[in-house]
Amino acid sequence: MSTLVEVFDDADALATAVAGELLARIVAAQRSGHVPHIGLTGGSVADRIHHALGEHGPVSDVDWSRVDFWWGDERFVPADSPDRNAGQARRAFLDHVGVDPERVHEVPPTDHAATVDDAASAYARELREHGSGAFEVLMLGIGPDGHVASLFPGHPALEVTDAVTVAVHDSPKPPPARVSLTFEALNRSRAVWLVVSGEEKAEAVARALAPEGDVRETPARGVTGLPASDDSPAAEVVFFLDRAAASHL
Ligand SMILES: O=C(O)[C@H](O)[C@@H](O)[C@H](O)[C@H](O)COP(=O)(O)O
Repeated sequence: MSTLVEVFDDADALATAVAGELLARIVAAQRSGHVPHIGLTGGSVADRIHHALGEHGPVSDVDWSRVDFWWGDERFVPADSPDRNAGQARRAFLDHVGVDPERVHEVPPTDHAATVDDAASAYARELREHGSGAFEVLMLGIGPDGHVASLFPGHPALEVTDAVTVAVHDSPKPPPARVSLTFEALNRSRAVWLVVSGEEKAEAVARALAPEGDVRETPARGVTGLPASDDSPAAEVVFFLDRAAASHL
């Protein structure tokens, strides 16, 4: 795993840079004959990135019909809830750039799953049946407590190794019911991008980047991407930070 830290003046500059880099990665993957699978996330930084994708995506060289989108986590709420990570991304760019609807893989909302456990099982099945084996790029926000996706400090979901999804019933970040990819699934990534803004994250970022630390206390330490193999290098892990989030480094 190679870890890079890129610092930007503010959240808007960070979002514009991440969106530009993501578009370039998608184009590069498509030009090499792949259909890239991208992992999206929720939160305020992600929303800025999605809006930047909505602005620059239509004039990019991306063939939007040949890219798959997934979510690292999702809230178990109705499909039209403003709390849905997928709804946030759809409003900001996905519904405006011409994606193939079959290639947008949402976690089932409460309209389509009886329980959050059913939604987690259904998403695991979707990943098994339509996943590509690895995310080209996985984006993740980091919470003030060091959580990523819906993997929170000290939570049993951190210990799940025999499944790619987990139902979270008691998220300390509302809403309480969520489906998250596990580290098992999150680490099937060629590139992991942590996108973080704000002073309130600075301590968690410093813990995530410290030479030593406990994943159970700082789940952001647990997403390292794919290890090196005979035919591919170890995943890159890039922290895209604004100055405030980088202020404790
Ligand atoms: O569903 C969620 O809430 C997110 O996936 C969560 O992991 C988020 O990315 C972080 O909490 C950072 O959120 P902010 O960028 O809003 O601080």
